[in-house]
Amino acid sequence: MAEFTVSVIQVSYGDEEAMADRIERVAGLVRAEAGRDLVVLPELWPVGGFDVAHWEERAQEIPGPGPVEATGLPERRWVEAMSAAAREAGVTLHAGSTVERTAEPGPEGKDLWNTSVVLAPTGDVQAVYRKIHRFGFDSGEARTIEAGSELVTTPLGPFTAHLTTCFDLRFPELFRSGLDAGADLLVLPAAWPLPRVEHWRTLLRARAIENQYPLIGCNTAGTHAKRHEMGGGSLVLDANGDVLAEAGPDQEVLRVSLDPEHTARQREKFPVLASRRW
Ligand SMILES: NC(=O)CCC(=O)C(=O)O
Repeated sequence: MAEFTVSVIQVSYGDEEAMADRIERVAGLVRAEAGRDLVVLPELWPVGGFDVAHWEERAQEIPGPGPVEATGLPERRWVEAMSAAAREAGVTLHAGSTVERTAEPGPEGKDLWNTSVVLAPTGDVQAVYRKIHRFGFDSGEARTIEAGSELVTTPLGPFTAHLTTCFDLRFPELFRSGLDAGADLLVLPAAWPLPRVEHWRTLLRARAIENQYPLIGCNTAGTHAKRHEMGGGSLVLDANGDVLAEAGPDQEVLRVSLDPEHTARQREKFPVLASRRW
């Protein structure tokens, strides 16, 4: 079976770059990966990452699965720009996440969500995932946005990918549920800060080792809201938790090939999952 080629774009940005400019810049980075099977972007990059004070004004509506309509406005919406970039590059694009505004509020009465989107090479929305575990305890996301409640898997080439986001990484039961739903690949965009970057690396490796699947973790670089320094260190692991590619602290593109047959070989050689009791 052919290898599955992946580009992980660790986007760096600060507060000085306008949202519309960043969207067009990142669309160009995606187009430069033409010919790859999958391109992955980080969490919350369109809205300025941890710049929570601006989320409300930067939130946008996101369509469900299907074609993306153009508004014709001079500033393209995030989802339109990403849809066009996926189509022009001929890639499947995990566009990372942004702050979504919905017409109807969620159970806590808020109309904002941390939502990621996978776009097919046609530019159609293929899958949408709303982050389940909100970061910030009694501030940030936990205060501002609603929590998603649906586990989402989607086909990515020969794999079935479980879509998760950043702080989700600390809740291993979510990943077991993804495995039980048939996932054999994990994709996790993030805005993970520098002070806890060792947690990032350790937990990513734990998730790959315990679930015996390859994993793509795409983090952010740069400093948000003048004080939140992001950790970089995007990581692609195989089903043994071995590092296939790892980024440094700055903007960088990782290019790797995943072997779709490695997982079965690893699980046969070391059949941990066959010893599960529940
Ligand atoms: N964006 C996030 O979810 C940050 C998570 C984080 O900083 C942590 O878990 O630590």
